Amino acid sequence: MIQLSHVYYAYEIGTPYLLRDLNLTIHNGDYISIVGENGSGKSTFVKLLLGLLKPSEGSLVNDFKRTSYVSQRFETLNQQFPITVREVMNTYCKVLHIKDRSLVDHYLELMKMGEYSDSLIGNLSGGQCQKVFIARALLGHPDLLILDEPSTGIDVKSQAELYPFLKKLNEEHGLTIVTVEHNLRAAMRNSKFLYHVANGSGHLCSPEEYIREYVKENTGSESYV
Ligand SMILES: Nc1ncnc2c1ncn2[C@@H]1O[C@H](COP(=O)(O)OP(=O)(O)OP(=O)(O)O)[C@@H](O)[C@H]1O
Repeated sequence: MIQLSHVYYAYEIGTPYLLRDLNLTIHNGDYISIVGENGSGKSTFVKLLLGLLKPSEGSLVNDFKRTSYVSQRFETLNQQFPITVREVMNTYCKVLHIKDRSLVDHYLELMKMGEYSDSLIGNLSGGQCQKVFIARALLGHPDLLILDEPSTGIDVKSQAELYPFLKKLNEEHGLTIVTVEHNLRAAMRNSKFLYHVANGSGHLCSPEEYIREYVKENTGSESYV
């Protein structure tokens, strides 16, 4: 569980708070999509969850034992670097001191990427690549998986492959998932709750509430595609 109580955050002391009075409980088994406009503070919020930033005020208690983070695909991928999927996974095993290399195959199979283990990562499609990065994140046996815009730069077909896997990890494997989402359709389908960051505040709502209170109010329509 993560419990935020009256969390405020400013990057610099003396400047206005970017995030104000955030109160949220992330329970084990939740799947929460963080939504909001560009620059609203979603990534900053994630950095708070990851413990990379400390609240300027308030408290954030994180009871999860192991958190894995999957950043945006283009932040981590050098298409030119000649490294295979297995090598990417093995490198992470080394970093995490994981001796049991059978886990590499286990998680690649789980993400239906076993047959690509000897492929160069730069030759994979966007969705395949994200699945490898998720498999890599799973190597650390996380109980919380945080993703930053997993569908960035990924075509619709690849997205259609990726999101059911995330849902499966959440529903069948009990993994708690928090994801920054610009893909509202995916957020609506996968998560029970959205955390809407706007004007410095955060608001937990159901997808239905979000459409009623935000999408319709701002666009005049209930369509979010
Ligand atoms: N390290 C930093 N130092 C100072 N200001 C920062 C820093 N990182 C982000 N900001 C500012 O904080 C605000 C929120 O940024 P943040 O990246 O959290 O928003 P976001 O909702 O994730 O945006 P996007 O959807 O575009 O990724 C922006 O005005 C940004 O310029």
